[in-house]
Amino acid sequence: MGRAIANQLIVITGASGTGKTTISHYLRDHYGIQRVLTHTTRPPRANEVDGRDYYFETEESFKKNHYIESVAYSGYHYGSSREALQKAWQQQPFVSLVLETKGAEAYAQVMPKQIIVLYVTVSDPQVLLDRLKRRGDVPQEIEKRLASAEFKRDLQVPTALKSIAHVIVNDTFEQAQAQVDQLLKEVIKTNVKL
Ligand SMILES: Nc1ncnc2c1ncn2[C@@H]1O[C@H](COP(=O)(O)OP(=O)(O)OP(=O)(O)O)[C@@H](O)[C@H]1O
Ligand SMILES: Nc1nc2c(ncn2[C@@H]2O[C@H](COP(=O)(O)O)[C@@H](O)[C@H]2O)c(=O)[nH]1
Repeated sequence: MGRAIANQLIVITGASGTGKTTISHYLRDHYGIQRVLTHTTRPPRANEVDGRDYYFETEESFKKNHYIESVAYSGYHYGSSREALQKAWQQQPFVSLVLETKGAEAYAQVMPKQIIVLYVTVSDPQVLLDRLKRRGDVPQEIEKRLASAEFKRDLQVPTALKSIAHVIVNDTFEQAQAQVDQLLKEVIKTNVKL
């Protein structure tokens, strides 16, 4: 007989360009774990779609949601809403959420027993410039982002997350995938007892 699985959230955090969203796509494609969409006032990138990549908001509409946490990042607002999390949990008990590190710290405070934290990093932060360029980010936005205090801060695991974060080194995707698979094996073993 199966036991009901408590709602869980895989929080994927780390610096910009390290591959958080890429890992969330891997969780979706290989484990059926959907990502909770967050809200932002940042304009969409060329290939981004409202309601698929983000809920793209105006300054006015951003204020109307109910946030578990929200931050300013490189000149724009970002927030994860109660509405989006509840909607995702209604579909399945395991979901993922991609956040900068302040947001991840907030979840560690608000729902410590329900989160599994992945901190994504690379051995050489110099590669991140090239990754953001290849992603098609606007050059001025890349410059602003790499110079921001938030970007520099997120290159280190925050002290508050050190004891709980699973560090995923994404120098090559194969390497990252192997670490995620190993972690998921343990998570599934712990949570699904037949
Ligand atoms: N191991 C890898 N090797 C090379 N490129 C990668 C690797 N992993 C991800 N990428 C690419 O790097 C770019 C940034 O990845 P992604 O968007 O997943 O990062 P992110 O951490 O979610 O960034 P942000 O915080 O800025 O949203 C993407 O174009 C992605 O395809
Ligand atoms: N704390 C939060 N961080 C968020 C949220 N949604 C996205 N993010 C993070 O912001 C930066 C910039 O994102 P980008 O899409 O402009 O590259 C990145 O680290 C995201 O993970 C959120 O709701 N809360």
